[in-house]
Amino acid sequence: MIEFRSVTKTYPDGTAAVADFDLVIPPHRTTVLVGSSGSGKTTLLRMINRMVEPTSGTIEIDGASILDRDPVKLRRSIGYVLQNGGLLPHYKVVDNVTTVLRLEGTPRRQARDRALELLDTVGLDRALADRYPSQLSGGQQQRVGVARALAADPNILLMDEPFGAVDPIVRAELQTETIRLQSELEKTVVFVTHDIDEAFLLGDQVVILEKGAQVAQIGSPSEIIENPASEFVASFIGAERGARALRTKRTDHGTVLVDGTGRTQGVLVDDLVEGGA
Ligand SMILES: Nc1ncnc2c1ncn2[C@@H]1O[C@H](COP(=O)(O)OP(=O)(O)OP(=O)(O)O)[C@@H](O)[C@H]1O
Repeated sequence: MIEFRSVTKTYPDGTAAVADFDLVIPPHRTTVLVGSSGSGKTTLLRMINRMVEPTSGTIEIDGASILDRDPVKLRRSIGYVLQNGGLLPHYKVVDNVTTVLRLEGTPRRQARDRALELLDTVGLDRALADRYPSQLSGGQQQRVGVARALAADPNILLMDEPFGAVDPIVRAELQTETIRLQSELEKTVVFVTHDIDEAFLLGDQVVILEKGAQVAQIGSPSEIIENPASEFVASFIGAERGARALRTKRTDHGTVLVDGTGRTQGVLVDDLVEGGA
């Protein structure tokens, strides 16, 4: 579990990126921080591995303050995936994946075997191990970035807009892959995006943020869609534009669901689903 308590971050130029922020991030689940540009998402994420130090407040991992941990060791124990993969261009794929393992003294041979296993885990062909990042597609580079983040088998995985730079088809593929991976690995994932659809797709817990990392609403996707906490949330999730206000429409072939603009969004296959997340 990760817990933020009254966390504030004011950058040296006076920008109040995060003001009095509280959040509990449950273990083995995916928590998505979503909000528009500048709402403080990246600042929050980077405070977890001490790439950014809070101005005040505490952050605990499993009940212990991260301020008592050595920052370098802490950082190596937490997986971090960046938007552009963050791969080192002059390192082969295998060496990118094994960076942290090598820093920690894992012998080269053993590190390579682990890297090959990780390529399997993220759905990449082992034959790519000896290529350089520039010889991979954007989607493949992102998968290598995920493999690298998983190398030291961290409990926590931080993902900062990891699919922001790839085209929509590859993005959808990577999202599906992330869901598969998470169901197998059950890491504590903290995922940052500005895309509410991505947040609802991947998040067990979704945190909608306004400027200064003010929490507009926290909940499961269903809770937020069923009961937006404010006009801001309703507008942010698209309820006002009618994107989530679906109506049934009977056609010659059955019943479909149409949104506020009249576009068909799905097919009604069952009358009532009890419970559900
Ligand atoms: N090093 C810095 N020095 C000064 N201000 C900063 C610094 N880093 C971020 N900020 C400011 O802090 C605020 C929050 O930035 P942050 O990057 O956390 O937001 P974000 O929600 O991740 O935005 P984006 O989606 O655009 O990445 C912004 O106003 C930003 O300009």
